[in-house]
Amino acid sequence: MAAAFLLCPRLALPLRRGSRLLVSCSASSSDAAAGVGFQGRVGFLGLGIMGAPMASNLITAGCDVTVWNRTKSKCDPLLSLGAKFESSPAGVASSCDVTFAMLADPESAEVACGTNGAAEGMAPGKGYVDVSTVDDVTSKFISRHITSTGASFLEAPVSGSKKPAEDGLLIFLTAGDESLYKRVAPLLDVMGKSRFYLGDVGNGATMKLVVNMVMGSMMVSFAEGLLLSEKVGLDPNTVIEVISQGAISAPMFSLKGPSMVKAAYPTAFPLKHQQKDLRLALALGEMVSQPIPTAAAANELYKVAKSLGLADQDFSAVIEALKAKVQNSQQ
Ligand SMILES: NC(=O)C1=CN([C@@H]2O[C@H](COP(=O)(O)OP(=O)(O)OC[C@H]3O[C@@H](n4cnc5c(N)ncnc54)[C@H](OP(=O)(O)O)[C@@H]3O)[C@@H](O)[C@H]2O)C=CC1
Ligand SMILES: O=CC(=O)O
Repeated sequence: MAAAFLLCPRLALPLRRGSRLLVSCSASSSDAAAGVGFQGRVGFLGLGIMGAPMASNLITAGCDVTVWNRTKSKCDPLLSLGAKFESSPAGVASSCDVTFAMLADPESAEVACGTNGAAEGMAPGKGYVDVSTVDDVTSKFISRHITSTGASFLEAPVSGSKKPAEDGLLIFLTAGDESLYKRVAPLLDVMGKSRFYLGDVGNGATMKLVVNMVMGSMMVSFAEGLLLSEKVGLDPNTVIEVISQGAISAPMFSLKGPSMVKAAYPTAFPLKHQQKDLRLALALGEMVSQPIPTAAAANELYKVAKSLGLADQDFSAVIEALKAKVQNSQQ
């Protein structure tokens, strides 16, 4: 079994005010990046809910960042902060020493492996760090493409949502090339609060899926509790308060509960991505013949939520699928 160890970068970092890393930027941007502990140009592919704040934190820390996104307009706020632009993933990879990718799903592997993909710009001495949530099969596929060029590959999916991404408080679940892991550690520490190195490619992806499988089921269970409490005449806000003081307290419940009661689902973690993670976790269970009935049931509810047009809402909108089920059963 792969060895896992946790490093607490908070203890090793130089200048922090609150939760943000501050780097003296008196000289050139690459000097400032050297202050972070990384020398070289950093590429960033994928500027969605997570990628944009992660890239932004690297720029704020003084790194020399080049960005690309399929929908080009999403690059604009980063360019205003000082990022450079390349018109293809291959262009980013060839002009940078290390390239990060924060993309939606296994289908997005084309960004690394397709025409004009990052692999085309890779070469010995360069590194590719995939921070997207995908399954181990996809991650190994991307790894093979990248390493066939002589470059190094690290998978590093993150735990933590939009706010932790903005605050530089993500948890990195890394696996793959250990020397690349050590090389990019200062960059991970700008974007995150902790990092695990889990050994061979696939272990980071798998860890992320296990964690998100638990999270997806927890959210469904919470939604059931909120709806049931209303049905039996309890105040769901009091239920949230009671939960927050007991053994099953979780930041997720306190954070999402109050807006769920108001039927508001401002997107931090898109529901379509939670359903993707459950789908991939179920495939993982299938691969090792492990029944995961609770996650399977939760997955069905997220699928219903998607069919109700809630794919781009926050995953807490899964409660609307339950409400629809209740309505149907009463007709
Ligand atoms: N949001 C969250 O709380 C968290 C998300 N994650 C994971 O991180 C990843 C990104 O999530 P998030 O930022 O929320 O997602 P978004 O949907 O906001 O962003 C997805 C990104 O992937 C790009 N993309 C999607 N498909 C393709 C494709 N076929 N080719 C090229 N680019 C593509 C999008 O480009 P375009 O702008 O053109 O659509 C966009 O840049 C996902 O794997 C998610 O599961 C992990 C932890 C937390
Ligand atoms: O993947 C989602 C998260 O919150 O972590």
